[in-house]
Amino acid sequence: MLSFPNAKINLGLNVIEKRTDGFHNISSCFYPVGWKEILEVIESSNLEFTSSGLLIPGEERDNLCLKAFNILSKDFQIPNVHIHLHKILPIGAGLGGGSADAAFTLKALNKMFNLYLDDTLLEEYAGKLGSDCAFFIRNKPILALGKGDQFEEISLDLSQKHIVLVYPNIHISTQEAYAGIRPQKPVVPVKEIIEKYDISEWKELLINDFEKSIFPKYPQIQRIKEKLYTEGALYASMTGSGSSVYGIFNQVPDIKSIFPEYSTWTPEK
Ligand SMILES: C[C@](O)(CO)[C@H](O)COP(=O)(O)OP(=O)(O)OC[C@H]1O[C@@H](n2ccc(N)nc2=O)[C@H](O)[C@@H]1O
Ligand SMILES: Nc1ncnc2c1ncn2[C@@H]1O[C@H](COP(=O)(O)OP(=O)(O)OP(=O)(O)O)[C@@H](O)[C@H]1O
Repeated sequence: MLSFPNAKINLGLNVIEKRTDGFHNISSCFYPVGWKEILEVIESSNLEFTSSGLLIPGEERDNLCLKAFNILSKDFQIPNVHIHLHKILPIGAGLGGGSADAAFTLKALNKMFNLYLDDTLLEEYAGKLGSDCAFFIRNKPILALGKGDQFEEISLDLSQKHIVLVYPNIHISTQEAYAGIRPQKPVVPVKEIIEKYDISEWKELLINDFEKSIFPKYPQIQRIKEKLYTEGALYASMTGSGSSVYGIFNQVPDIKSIFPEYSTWTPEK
């Protein structure tokens, strides 16, 4: 079965408090974007994972796709599979690529082997694989709370806007990024900003708490955000714990010529 795990961006990201399990409670609007990888899962005599495209650090046996298989095969009798991932989404980029791969593997196995797991159960399995992972089960704009795995509906329509992405060739470890944060309650909650304010007002209100510690370390990331505003972005921000930056535009800018030195992504017209 072929599927196409996509990236996400965070519209606002408040790191509110440290939890007793070492994780942090956050509040963020997760939004799917169309930059995608290619994932194939086929039945096979042996359990196997292979990949092409971007190099994935670490051992193949530690890949989140295999972890997704293993977590389901503990509870269900499923045949072995060969999973092939063509890796396109940059790693350590705040785009949630690895989490998307894991969630899409769960969804593929559920379909292929008629497990009939509903989205709520799939989200439970996904939540065990990574905090961002559960979002990719339903894969629709949502307010994420708790570790990022508890969801509330949010009213938001960006269908007439264009979202572009810039990856500055910097790998940021999520764990280290969280370690650099001083958690605090936001002045205005993400949900209120998104639902009550026009996008042209988000610049002053909608904050990604990671920018405060990441920008001084990597000034080029801040420069990308500023450049996106100069080019006419209605709103621009770093996504997740970095390093990618997105801009939301009325018209698609010629992002490749603005940032020739970086990997960029623009939606197809
Ligand atoms: C920054 C975000 O991308 C925002 O969407 C996510 O919160 C990160 O989610 P993720 O990459 O799936 O993270 P995980 O693989 O679950 O955790 C990696 C590390 O990040 C830290 N972590 C992650 C999520 C969270 N809510 N609190 C944390 O403190 C923990 O130190 C954890 O060991
Ligand atoms: N399918 C996968 N894709 C990417 N990384 C994976 C995958 N499976 C396991 N990993 C491991 O996860 C680590 C990357 O996790 P990290 O959360 O930093 O990046 P990510 O999944 O691309 O998400 P983000 O871009 O949100 O940081 C890699 O160092 C790699 O060892």
